Amino acid sequence: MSVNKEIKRVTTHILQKMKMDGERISMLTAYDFSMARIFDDAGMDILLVGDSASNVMAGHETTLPITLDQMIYHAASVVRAIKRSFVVVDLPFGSYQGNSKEALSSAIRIMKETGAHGIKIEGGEEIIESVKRIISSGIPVMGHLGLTPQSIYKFGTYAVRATEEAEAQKLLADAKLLQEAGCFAIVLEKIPALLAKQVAEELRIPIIGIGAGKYVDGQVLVMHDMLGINKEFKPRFLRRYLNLYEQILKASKQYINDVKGRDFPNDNEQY
Ligand SMILES: Nc1nc(=O)c2c([nH]1)NC[C@@H]1CN(c3ccc(C(=O)N[C@@H](CCC(=O)O)C(=O)O)cc3)CN21
Ligand SMILES: CC(C)C(=O)C(=O)O
Ligand SMILES: [Mg+2]
Repeated sequence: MSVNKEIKRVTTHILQKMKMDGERISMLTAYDFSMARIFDDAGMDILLVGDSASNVMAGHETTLPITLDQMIYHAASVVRAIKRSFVVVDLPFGSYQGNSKEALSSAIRIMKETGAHGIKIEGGEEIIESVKRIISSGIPVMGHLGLTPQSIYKFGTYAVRATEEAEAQKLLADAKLLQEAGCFAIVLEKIPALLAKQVAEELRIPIIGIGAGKYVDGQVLVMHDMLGINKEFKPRFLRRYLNLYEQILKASKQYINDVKGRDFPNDNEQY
């Protein structure tokens, strides 16, 4: 279990120590103050303000439409709630692909305007100059390889990635490039468990998986999926810890019933 719940604040140094001690790293997405407060209180090591906000908060089909300003609004809300968790924010599509200068100014806006502790960026060799430039400014960077949802239209599907040898070799090489550039951790999304194991064993930095099996140094899920708020999304890698959709539906129906039936408010619930 958690050896490190007592620590005051999670830092990149502590995450590195967790890998060396074999303590698994817990990471979950958060997009707002109230939920972040609960996850921080629970002892979540990392909170990710994911660009999945585009899907679960705004209702878009993909992560592409969310803007840097919208990510900053979510991230600032999360940061106001936390005492202990390390907060990482996704650089959204279109805020870094232009060049490394654009990437740096987007990362700086996130750090300045939200108080977050680091940023995450999708890709390997293609974005390595941006990664280096952001890291040299003192901002911790988390990599993201495998299924990279901002490139969905390049691939056409959300199917498992790197099942072929050439793609697996490219992923391992990209992971090493990201480590050499100075990334403090890497997310691997939807790739074979044995490939993720090899990456976690060959790299010194923590490897966090989503659909990447049990041999990595930590796990991340989207909060709406983990809590069962999302009825439609159920890939094999997801474990649901609650069925909040059904519970909220039931509570909402009860409230409607109580209002219509003049049961709410009662004598004690008025002035
Ligand atoms: N709610 C939510 N959860 C996520 O994990 C998530 C997002 N949104 N939005 C951004 C990305 C997209 N991600 C995804 C998207 C799809 C699958 C997936 O496995 N989809 C299908 C299979 C599709 C296929 O094989 O072509 C499934 O089984 O549901 C996994 C991760 C992860 N991220
Ligand atoms: C699925 C995780 C890793 C993510 O990038 C997101 O939530 O945006
Ligand atoms: Mg993301």
